[in-house]
Amino acid sequence: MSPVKSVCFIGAGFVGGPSGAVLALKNPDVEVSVVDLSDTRIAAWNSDALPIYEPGLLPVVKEARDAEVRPQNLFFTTDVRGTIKRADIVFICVNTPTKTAGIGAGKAPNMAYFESATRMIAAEAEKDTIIVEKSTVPCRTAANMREILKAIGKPGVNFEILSNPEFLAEGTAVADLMRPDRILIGSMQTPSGLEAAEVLANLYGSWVPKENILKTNIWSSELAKLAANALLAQRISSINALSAICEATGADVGEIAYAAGLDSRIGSRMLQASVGFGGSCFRKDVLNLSYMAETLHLPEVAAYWQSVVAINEWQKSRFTKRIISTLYGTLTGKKIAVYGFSYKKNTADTRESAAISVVKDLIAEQAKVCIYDPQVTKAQIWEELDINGCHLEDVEKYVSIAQNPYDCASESHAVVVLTEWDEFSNKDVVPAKKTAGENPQQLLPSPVASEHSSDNEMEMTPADKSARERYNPRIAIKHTEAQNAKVDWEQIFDIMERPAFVFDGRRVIDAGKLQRLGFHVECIGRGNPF
Ligand SMILES: NC(=O)c1ccc[n+]([C@@H]2O[C@H](COP(=O)([O-])OP(=O)(O)OC[C@H]3O[C@@H](n4cnc5c(N)ncnc54)[C@H](O)[C@@H]3O)[C@@H](O)[C@H]2O)c1
Ligand SMILES: O=c1ccn([C@@H]2O[C@H](COP(=O)(O)OP(=O)(O)O[C@H]3O[C@H](CO)[C@@H](O)[C@H](O)[C@H]3O)[C@@H](O)[C@H]2O)c(=O)[nH]1
Repeated sequence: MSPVKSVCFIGAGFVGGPSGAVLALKNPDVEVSVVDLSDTRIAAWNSDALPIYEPGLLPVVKEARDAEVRPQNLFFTTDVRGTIKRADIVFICVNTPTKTAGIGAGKAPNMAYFESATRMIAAEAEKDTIIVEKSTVPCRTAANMREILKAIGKPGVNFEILSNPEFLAEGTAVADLMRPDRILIGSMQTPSGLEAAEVLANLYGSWVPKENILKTNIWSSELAKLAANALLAQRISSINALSAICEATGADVGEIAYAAGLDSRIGSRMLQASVGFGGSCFRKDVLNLSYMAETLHLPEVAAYWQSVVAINEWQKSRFTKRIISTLYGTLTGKKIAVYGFSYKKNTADTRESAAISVVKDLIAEQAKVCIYDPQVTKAQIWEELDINGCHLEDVEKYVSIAQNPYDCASESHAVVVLTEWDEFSNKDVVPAKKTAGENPQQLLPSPVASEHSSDNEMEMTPADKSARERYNPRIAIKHTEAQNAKVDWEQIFDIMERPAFVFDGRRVIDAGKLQRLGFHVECIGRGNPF
């Protein structure tokens, strides 16, 4: 096979953007184009106000995109079709969200955007092309792609499909891409399939050690991504299930996780009890796996994985019930300060955030909810509550947004910590996570800016249009220039109603310290030790 000259990433989202940028940075001789149907998103990628908040990403993008220190080899464009024509390798990185209607609604992944991208490649490619599944897809997706490519592809054009799932986590995307635990490449075990896998491995080989690049058969690779997320989510649900036992017995789930995690067979990571996991992947992918088992007539397996999600839902509502019962059974008219709305720290992403469920339940109790998050904007919070079934009149009536933690907590009965942003923690040392080393704060003028029609409007299929219309850019990023200062809890105590409660859904609070200030503290996974 001739050397790779041009690579295309379809989907300039949380995966396509950072993955394309790092691949371009590490392969200066390869032209890397990241394409999307959303003009707004592409415009943001072409500016210094990137569309996603990801520590360390801007310098990587700028180096490959701006031709200041080296020739430009990273391009962001809406010219999906033209870019496909030039590409030797096309990575599909489009969204595969859970279906909201039809058969499998609420469980199966919606593969419309993925299929649409496959059809577009089939229709446009004019030379032999390697197509890489980077989106998370059900096992055997490559078989469906093969049929589409065979039916639509131009005569004489050969396609080779590879599975190369992405394992990055938001908030640490750059570090994860620079130093991945492993790169997984699945291919058909044919001479041409193995050759294609080798071509892709060589691209990664420019920065990933050979021993970290794992080649498997294509079905194993597709399934391994779902398996990895299911196993990670299962650990969180397991520790969260234990957190309920701890609260009822006086044990401390932090001590349980530490003691258990010292066993090298168990390990310590992903055992942080919380108000529940969020993010665009865990729930979706566990449900995807469970639905696959259902369709394979394996109901016991389906029920097993379903229970991981069920515990997560229960954990969220259990936490809110604890707030209500501790506050004497009524929240009516009480101001509740919510600290954090993103699904985890160091991201502005709110998809599936535990905060959505908790705030929704607080609204149902007629509490006056005031939310502060260092990165998530009001528009984003409003939209998230709206699409998750809150009536906007209720949101307007019961929810307000504060620009700082003090306005948020002023005259409140309780502070509820729902995201583990460092500024909320009063612990001496915040546990370190793998970070990209820098923390540039990106800004963007409007979170849900209008999507202008693009030149390729006429060429869009109905699925493409629906992808663009339904796609929520989740680009609500505030303009903050420095890491915010730690919350002064003494000051918070002074401005709150009495008794002053803190509910810690993230275990970032040293309860002893706050109790000495006079707070009543309730923490996930910790009951009365006496
Ligand atoms: N977010 C993560 O951290 C993460 C990590 C690993 C894997 N994944 C998986 O990667 C995939 C993408 O996730 P994401 O979070 O980047 O999604 P995203 O929603 O942030 O981005 C997807 C992008 O694809 C674009 N798109 C959709 N259809 C298109 C088409 N036909 N042509 C061009 N562009 C199109 C959308 O406009 C959007 O900008 C999903 O399958 C997800 O499960 C996500
Ligand atoms: O011990 C833990 C670890 C995480 N969480 C929560 O779990 C969710 C997911 O966290 P994390 O896994 O760090 O972030 P994601 O960005 O969702 O990344 C997951 O999902 C991605 C998309 O598939 C995968 O690529 C990653 O490998 C996988 O970690 C967040 O709400 C966290 O607060 C906990 O409650 N306890």
